[in-house]
Order: sequence, then structure tokens, then C-alpha cells
Amino acid sequence: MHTPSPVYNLDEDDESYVPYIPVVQRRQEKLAKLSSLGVSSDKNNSRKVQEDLDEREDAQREEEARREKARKERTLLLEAQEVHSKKAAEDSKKTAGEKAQEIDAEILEAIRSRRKLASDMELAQGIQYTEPLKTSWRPPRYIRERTAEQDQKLREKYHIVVEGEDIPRPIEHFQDMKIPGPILEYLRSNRIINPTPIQLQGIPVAFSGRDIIGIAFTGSGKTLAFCLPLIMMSLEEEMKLPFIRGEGPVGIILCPSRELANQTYDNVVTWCSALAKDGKYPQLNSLLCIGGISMNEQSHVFNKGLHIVVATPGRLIDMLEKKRFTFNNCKYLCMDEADRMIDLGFEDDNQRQTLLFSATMPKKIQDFARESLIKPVLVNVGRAGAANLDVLQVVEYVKQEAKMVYLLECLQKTPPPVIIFSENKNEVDDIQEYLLLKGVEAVAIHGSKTQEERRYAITSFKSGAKDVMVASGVASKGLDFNDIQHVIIYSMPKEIEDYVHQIGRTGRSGKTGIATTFVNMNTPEQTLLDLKYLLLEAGQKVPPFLSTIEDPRAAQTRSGSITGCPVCGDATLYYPFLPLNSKPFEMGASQSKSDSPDEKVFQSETPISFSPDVVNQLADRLDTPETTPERQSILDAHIRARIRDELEHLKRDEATVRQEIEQALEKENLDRETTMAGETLTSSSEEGGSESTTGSVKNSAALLGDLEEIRAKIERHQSNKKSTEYPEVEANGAAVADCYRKNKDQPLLCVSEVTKFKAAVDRLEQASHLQFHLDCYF
Ligand SMILES: Nc1ncnc2c1ncn2[C@@H]1O[C@H](COP(=O)(O)OP(=O)(O)OP(=O)(O)O)[C@@H](O)[C@H]1O
Repeated sequence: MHTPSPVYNLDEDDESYVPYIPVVQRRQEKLAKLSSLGVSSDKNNSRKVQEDLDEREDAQREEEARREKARKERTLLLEAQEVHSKKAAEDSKKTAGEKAQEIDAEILEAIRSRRKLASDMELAQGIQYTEPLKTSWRPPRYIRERTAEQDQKLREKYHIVVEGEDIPRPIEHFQDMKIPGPILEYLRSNRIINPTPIQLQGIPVAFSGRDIIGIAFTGSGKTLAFCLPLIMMSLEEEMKLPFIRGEGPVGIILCPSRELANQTYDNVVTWCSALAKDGKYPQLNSLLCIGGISMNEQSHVFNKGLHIVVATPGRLIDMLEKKRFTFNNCKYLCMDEADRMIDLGFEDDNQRQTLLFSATMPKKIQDFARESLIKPVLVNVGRAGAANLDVLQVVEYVKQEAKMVYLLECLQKTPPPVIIFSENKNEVDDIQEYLLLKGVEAVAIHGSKTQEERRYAITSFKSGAKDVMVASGVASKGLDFNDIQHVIIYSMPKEIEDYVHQIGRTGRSGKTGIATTFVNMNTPEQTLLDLKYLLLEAGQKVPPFLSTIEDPRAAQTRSGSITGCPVCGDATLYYPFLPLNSKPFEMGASQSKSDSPDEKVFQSETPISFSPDVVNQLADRLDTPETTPERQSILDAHIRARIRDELEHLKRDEATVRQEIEQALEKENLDRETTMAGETLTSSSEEGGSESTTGSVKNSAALLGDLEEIRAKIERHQSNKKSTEYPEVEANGAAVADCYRKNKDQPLLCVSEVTKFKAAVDRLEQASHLQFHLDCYF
């Protein structure tokens, strides 16, 4: 059978025929459609976005232009004010401690980031010198044969403190230092006969090729201590093989100001000329390398070999960059007033001796220097940063608007020459102008004056043609003018080190001088505190407005984080360095008796406490007393005078206390008798009869505790065998103990009497403690 073939009706459904499209294909088509729709909407979107962006860019551009315009219109002053107020707002949120920490961190970071005093070549080649420079100098035999104890005795005699390995011996006479005869003669003709303490230890150290950190007070002869070794080293080199053009320098002395460099250069030239004068020794050539002068003027020096360069950092770096000279032969680098380190980036690989000298040297710089130098010797005459004791320091409160007028009055304290310091250049000009108007022969010097003006000011003042020099900080470091009688600090510098340098322009090389400082509301409190401590340390009078300033850090002392006595660490005592009852110098009528700071301090019942800094300063001071026996005796006299005053006060106090105690006891007995009599008379049950008594007396147990404490103190005081050497203190102690014993069995004292009694004993203990240590050390 035949199966019919399928019939397809092609015509019928032709129109409505929809060919089959697989699902996958359909989905793809749909997706394509959707995505094409999407693209077009994306296109629309992106156009929109682009427009937005353009708009935004335009707005930004406009804003930028507006800001630029505003920036141009704004003065620097406004910007500075803004930055300042922003910083002030930030600062106000910080505590004093945080601020101090920040400053410390900044200093440390600055120091850390500086390279050590090694040359580029040394650093690149990894060369590290570990031994000091070798020199041919040796002290005479009799000095070499001295024992270490003898050396130490000599140092003690001159109050020199040394630190370091294998320290060269001190030498008491210039002749024994093997200094050439012509120089010795020249020094003698200028009344430089015997070395000062910094010289008698510093020069042998430098002659031996050792690195040195030399610290000694202002005007104590540091310049000679570092110039002489360089002259000797140059002489030796020149005598070995004469220098020719392009050779040298042998050494360099870096100074912080042009004026100081000039002065040091003059000294070097004079000493070198004295050396060459009789033809026995060659002429050594020196170059002054400072800003503000044309180096071509010194082309004659460049034409010969160069031995010594005295420079300020900026010009020196400039000269090195221009390769006017190199450090290929440089063996000696000295930084005068080295309380700021600089990095010169030497490019040679010479071994070199480094010397740092200053009257003030922050501990951090000392530490850094010790790390950077090779087996350095620290020669310390007096505490770094301490004021020269030959300067009488007077601090006066003068209102800002009254300063100028008072200045005239102040100038009459001494005859000329007088230096007036101000921190502000405009103020320097104003003061000079005012003085000139008043007929005072005054010159002025500050950083904005031309080199010619600066030179004129210095020379006319030095020669005595002008009586007064008004100066900004520029002239404060190192400048040595003849016999300045009086330094007036018109505006107190912020840094106490600067103050030390400024007052140090007077009282030089053993002479005495006066420094008057104006302070007022504008002086920052921290500066005033530093000043107060410095005055205390130097045994000077502290005016009332300074003595009442509280040290915020003192709270730390009270909280026990700082020990009381810097010598023995007795934490039970606050260490009132001195209650200032003495007047080492009488300064006429500048202060009336009624507002004497001394009384104010003494009246205060709370012991004076000191900041860590001061405690350290005191410790340093006790460890490193002053230089010469004369200075020592001045210091001793001041301190002893104060202690005597303190003891007098104590005695007076004690007598009053005793009298008051007796009166209190009498009153007590009387009250008791009256009460008892009243009780007997009334025979009533009233218990309020003795209320007046019980109200005024302290609980017996507590009182006994107080008395026990007093007794323990007195016993401790008396059992201190060494204190028996001080009969005054001892007698006082005995008197108080007696008073205690007398009242021991009748512990019904008024609370206020006990408090007074305790305070007297405390003060007695402080005084005896103080005297004990001072006597041990001074
Ligand atoms: N051995 C000495 N005997 C007497 N006078 C000296 C002696 N040495 C230096 N002098 C004189 O002492 C004065 C001060 O010296 P110098 O300028 O070197 O002091 P300084 O310690 O560098 O002071 P400053 O810290 O202020 O720079 C100078 O006039 C100097 O001539």
C-alpha cells in the first residue's frame, strides 16, 4: 500500500507565515536591540555628563581666577595673619607640655637630619676616623711627668671640669705651652700675662690635635684659646713647606656674624703680624670671608698661599661653590659661638680637628657634637649658659610707652660707653634717632644696615668717638668692646641664651659691669621665668614682679616626679635655691623697701619649687663652680650673705613662734581653768563650756602626729653629723627642738601655731640642707 505524501498548502497561509526563530537567536536579537537603545541613551547621557563637566570646569576656572585675583590683592601681611591665627588656634588647644615636647622634637629632628661633621668623600668612601689628629706638640717634660692627681688639683683650682678620654694636661703658664716668643711678648704688652681657665686647659687640648667642646662664660678669653692653635698649626705647615698660590687654608674659623668674624680676623692678623715682626718667623696669610664685602679687595691674599680663613657660613659656602679655595689642606675647623651647628659638606677626605666654643651651648647640641666629633674633650668652665658673675643684672618693669623716656634716665647710671640692645630693627633706629635728638652721641647697627654703616658704627664706638651703640642681636655674640660700662636691654630677647650673650658685652676679662633690662607685659612669661632662674642662679636681686611668677612646671616637682634636692635627691625637700634676702649689690634707690621681693618671697608659706631645668642647672652649678678664685669668692660671698639672712629670718620667725606658742598655752590654760571653774560653779550638765577652747585647738591625735613629724625632722637634722660644722644652723635646730620638747607634753596648741611652727622647722631644714651642700661644694 502506498502512503500518500504530505501535502503542503503553500498558498493558503503564505501571508501569515512567521518563520520560526529559535529562542537563543531571538534572545540575542532582543539584547542587540536593547543594547542599541542603551547606546543611544548612553550617548545622550554622556553628552549630558560632558556638558556638566564642562560647566564645572568653567566654574572651577572662574573660581581659580577669582582666587588668583584675590591672592594678588591680598597682602603678605594678611596671609601671615591668617597663618598666625590658624596656628594660634591650633596651639591654644595644646597644653604647655605638648608645646614644649613639639619644640624638643623639632630640635632633635633638625639635629638628626644634619649629617655628622664628616666630609662627602668620607661618607661616600665609608671612611671613619677613630683617632684624633696627630700633632708634633708636646708639653714640657716637667708637665708630662705630673701625676693625674696633680692635674686634677690644678683643674679644681681653676674650677675647670673636663670630660673625655686621655685628656691633655692643663698648663698654667703661656711659656710652658711653647708659644713663639714674639706672640708671648705681644700678649704681655697687652696685659695678657697668664692664661684664663678656658685657655689653660683649652689650648693644650687643641695643641694636642684633639676635638674640643669649650664652654666658658662671656669675656673669658675663648678667642685666643681657639686662634692660637690654628696659628701654631699654620706656622708648622708653612715652615715645613712654604705655601704657594692656590694652596690652603690650613684652618677655618666660623663665626655667626660679620662683625664677630671681622673682630676675630683682626685678632688673627695682629697675632700673625706680631709673629712675623722680627723676621724670625714667616708671615701667615689670613682671609676674611664675609658677606657685604668684595672678595676682590683681598685678591692679594689669593695670590699667595692661604693659611687661615675667618668666615661667616653663607659667604664661605658661596666661596667653596665658586671654588675660590678648597678644603683639601684644611685640618682645623673651629665654630665660635657654636650653639648652632652648621653642615658645610666638605668634599675632601682629610682628617680634621673640630673645635666648638661658646658661652651657651644647649645640651642637645653638646650631645650631638659629642657624637660627631672624634674622642672630643669637653672643657667646661662654669655652667653652659650661665651668666657672667661679674655683671650686675638689674631687671626693671618699664611700661612700653615709658621706655624711651626712662632710657635717658637709665643712661645716667654709668658713664659711657653703653650698649643698648633691641630685638627690633625699627626700634633700634627709633632709639638712635631719639638719642641723637637728645644730644647723645649714638650709633646704630642692625642687619638691614649696609656693611659700610655697620663698620662705621663698630669702629666709631670702639674708638670712643661715640658714646652709645644701639644694636640688634647682631652685636650680641662675641663682640669685644673696651670696657663697656652698662648694657641696657631695651627689649628682652625671647631666648635666654641671647640675653646671656647681650649682658656679656660688659663685665669682660675680670672687670665688672651693669646690665639693665626692661621687661613689661609684652615679655613672654616663659622668658620671664627663665630670667628669674638665671638671676637666682647668679645670686642677683629678683624684682617683685619676677619673684611672684609661678612656674607651671613646678607642679611636677610637687607631684613628686622631680626630686627635691639636686645634690642628694632628697625628695622631702623643695629646693629653694635662695629665698633672696640678701642684696649682694646695693643699687641705690631703684626699688623701695616696701615692695621688696624678698619680703614677699619670705612671707610665702609654701616652699619655692623648681622646674627640672632649674634643678639641672643647680646641679650643674654645684658640679661646676665658677672659674677664678676671685669669682668664686664673689659667689661665696653672695651665697653666704643669703644664708645668713635666711637664718636671721628663721631666728626672728622662731622667736615669734615661740612667743605665740607661749601665749597660746597661757590662753589655753586660762581657758581650761575658767571652764573648770565654770563647771564647778554651775555644776550643770552643760557641755558647751569648753567649746571656745576645743574650737581653737586641734584634735590631740592629729596634733601629736604633727609634732612627731616635727620631732623626726629635727632629729634627722641633728643626726646629720656634717651639719654640726655649722653652729648657727645647729643652734637654731637646738632652739626649735627645745621649743618642741617644751610643748610636747601639752599638745593642746592652736592649729595655726602648729602650722607656723612646722613652717619654721621646714625652713630651718631647708636652710641647713642648703648650707650643708653649698659648704661642701663651694
Ligand atoms: N689671658 C688673658 N688675660 C687677660 N685678658 C685676656 C686674656 N685672654 C683674653 N683676654 C681679653 O679678654 C677679653 C675677652 O676675650 P674674648 O673676646 O676672647 O672673650 P670670649 O670668651 O670669646 O667672650 P664671648 O663669649 O663674649 O665671645 C679680650 O679683650 C681679650 O683681649
